[in-house]
Amino acid sequence: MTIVGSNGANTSQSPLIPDLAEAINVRPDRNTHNGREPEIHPPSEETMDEMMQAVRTMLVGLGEDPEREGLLKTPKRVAKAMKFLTSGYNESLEDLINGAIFDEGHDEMVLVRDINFFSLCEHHMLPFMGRAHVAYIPNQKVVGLSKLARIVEMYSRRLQVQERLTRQIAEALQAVLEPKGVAVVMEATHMCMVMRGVQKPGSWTVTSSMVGIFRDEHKTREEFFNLIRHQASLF
Ligand SMILES: Nc1nc2c(ncn2[C@@H]2O[C@H](COP(=O)(O)OP(=O)(O)OP(=O)(O)O)[C@@H](O)[C@H]2O)c(=O)[nH]1
Ligand SMILES: [Zn+2]
Repeated sequence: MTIVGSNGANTSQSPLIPDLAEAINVRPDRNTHNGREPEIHPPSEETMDEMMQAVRTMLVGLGEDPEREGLLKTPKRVAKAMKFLTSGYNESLEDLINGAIFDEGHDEMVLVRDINFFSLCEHHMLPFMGRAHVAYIPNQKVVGLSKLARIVEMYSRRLQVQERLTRQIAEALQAVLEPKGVAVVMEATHMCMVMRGVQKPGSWTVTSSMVGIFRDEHKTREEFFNLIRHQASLF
């Protein structure tokens, strides 16, 4: 068994499966856009201008004066910040994995726990953030440990609901590695439930997605939950 905190660790490396591109052509988010591929719009001058204009309109709607000194650069800052916070739309699983799949003949659980993430809820475009725990049981092949955190990052940096985010991470790993199983648990606090609306600071939403052996075998699932239940104590 391998357990890693979110700072990651090294592993011996020898690039493997040439058919990775084919394997990950199964888009993990294929079901989230009415069966269509997600529409990805690379940033352009024109979109930036439109976004900045929209922010100005918001400022006016709030009763603010977009011409006052403190707000002059705000439309540009907000547009740039939103582009960054949704930069996961412009990434692909293939680029992210970058061939870092290794044939280690390993068949025990690999878990990277306490991966911090920040996302935006698609209902209010307000942040939700927390920790992800990602585990899999390899079928010979392992993936570079940092790639688990990168997968979390790519899907988090989009407009999301927590349940879909959790499932996309699990399905992506399943598609890339074809392991015996994948388990993902995400614990998050939603600003739309804290700062507004029902206003419940301290509430945590926990979602999970279990694939393969984690779904089928109670014992494997229990082992995973036991490993993430306790705080990591090394650092
Ligand atoms: N299932 C799920 N719901 C979410 C997530 N993020 C936000 N929501 C919820 O989306 C719902 C949207 O409800 P609406 O009634 O359409 O919007 P609203 O009037 O702003 O709702 P309130 O937040 O209750 O004030 C709310 O219940 C939010 O808590 C998420 O990741 N998963
Ligand atoms: Zn929300």
